[in-house]
Amino acid sequence: MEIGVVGKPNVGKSTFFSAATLVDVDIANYPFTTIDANVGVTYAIADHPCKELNCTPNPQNYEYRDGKALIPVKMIDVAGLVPGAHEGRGLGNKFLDDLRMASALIHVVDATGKTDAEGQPTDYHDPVEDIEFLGKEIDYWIYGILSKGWDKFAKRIKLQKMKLETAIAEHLSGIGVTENDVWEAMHRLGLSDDPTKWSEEDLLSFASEIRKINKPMIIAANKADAASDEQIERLKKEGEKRGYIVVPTSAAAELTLRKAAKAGFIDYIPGSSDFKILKPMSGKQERALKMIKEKVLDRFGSTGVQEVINRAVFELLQLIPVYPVQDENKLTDQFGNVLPHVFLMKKGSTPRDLAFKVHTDLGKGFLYAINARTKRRIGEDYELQFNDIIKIVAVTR
Ligand SMILES: Nc1nc2c(ncn2[C@@H]2O[C@H](COP(=O)(O)OP(=O)(O)OP(=O)(O)O)[C@@H](O)[C@H]2O)c(=O)[nH]1
Repeated sequence: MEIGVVGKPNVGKSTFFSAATLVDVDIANYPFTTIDANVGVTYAIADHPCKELNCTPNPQNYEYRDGKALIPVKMIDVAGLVPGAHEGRGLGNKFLDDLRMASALIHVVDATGKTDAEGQPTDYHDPVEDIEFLGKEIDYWIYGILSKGWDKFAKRIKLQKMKLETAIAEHLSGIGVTENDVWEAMHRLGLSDDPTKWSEEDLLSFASEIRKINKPMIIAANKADAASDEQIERLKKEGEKRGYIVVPTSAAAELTLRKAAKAGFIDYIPGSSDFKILKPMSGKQERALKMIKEKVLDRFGSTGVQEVINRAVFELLQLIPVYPVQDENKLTDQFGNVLPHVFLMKKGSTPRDLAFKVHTDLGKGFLYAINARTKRRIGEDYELQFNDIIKIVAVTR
């Protein structure tokens, strides 16, 4: 599961990515394989169960700070987006590969309107156009994959009586589309079960619906520090009208704060409305931080960067943190570590899904589970909840 950061040049995409992935811990500890230059680790931040249970955790695959769990998530900097991208203009396969990998997208736009469609400085460009353009680019890209040889494909499905959802999902498996996604999109649009009856228009609407399901997108209204309240309000309204969450961000402010925190000048938890000065700094640095406090934190409540990441993970991707334990009374693993691991599970997952996520053997030998909060045994069809603590009982071989 990876989050892609997209946007045309000059909107602050690199600044957003740098800020989000500037984490002051040793990422070598995390079980992520090869990290490309444009792939980094960021955190989704949630309240930790110890906040309410009054415990002290020994985290192994996440970080703990001030009652919060900082849960690592991979982020990709998807570079190279310009209008006409789906026609192969100004982008390589790298762009599409990155896009394929991303489960959700953060679209960074310049809320001040001072960057034109190509990323050049201008007096005014409507950022709402950027929002529309990116959605359409991706729609046409998916449509391009689908429409190639569609007539033949549709006839074959009909002739061989193949299941339509399966056939299309296979066709789109390269971008991670599932049978469920296909079913959902067809259902929403009321499309016929007979693919030979689909018109060009149907195909394009279907591509668009698949995009909304498979590549959900949140808008970072960036450079909010330099945008007017009217500009932000309008962007929010227009974005929401089109089905997007819009969060004002100042990537530049977040980068400055994280750098200052990393260098030990301040204590700052991403997403907060304030920071604490820890040691003296130069007058220039101090003025810069004071300005961030006044112009960004006090105005918006935070820089918005962490809010975008959290909402991408918890709202768009519908993931919930769940903590497996071996001892439901002490909330520990076999070594006595308190709440050592957290897993991000899809909403609607069951304890058996969690068992498989922890280890294939645990999944295969799954017998039942216990909710550590209630100490009660929970059924097979129990839906895991945000911050659940679960003991899995399995047969061991
Ligand atoms: N005022 C303000 N300026 C910002 C913010 N974020 C980025 N910038 C500035 O916007 C300019 C472009 O930022 P980049 O991060 O290089 O933009 P990009 O979208 O990655 O551009 P490319 O690297 O060309 O693709 C730089 O001068 C940044 O300092 C912000 O939150 N507020």
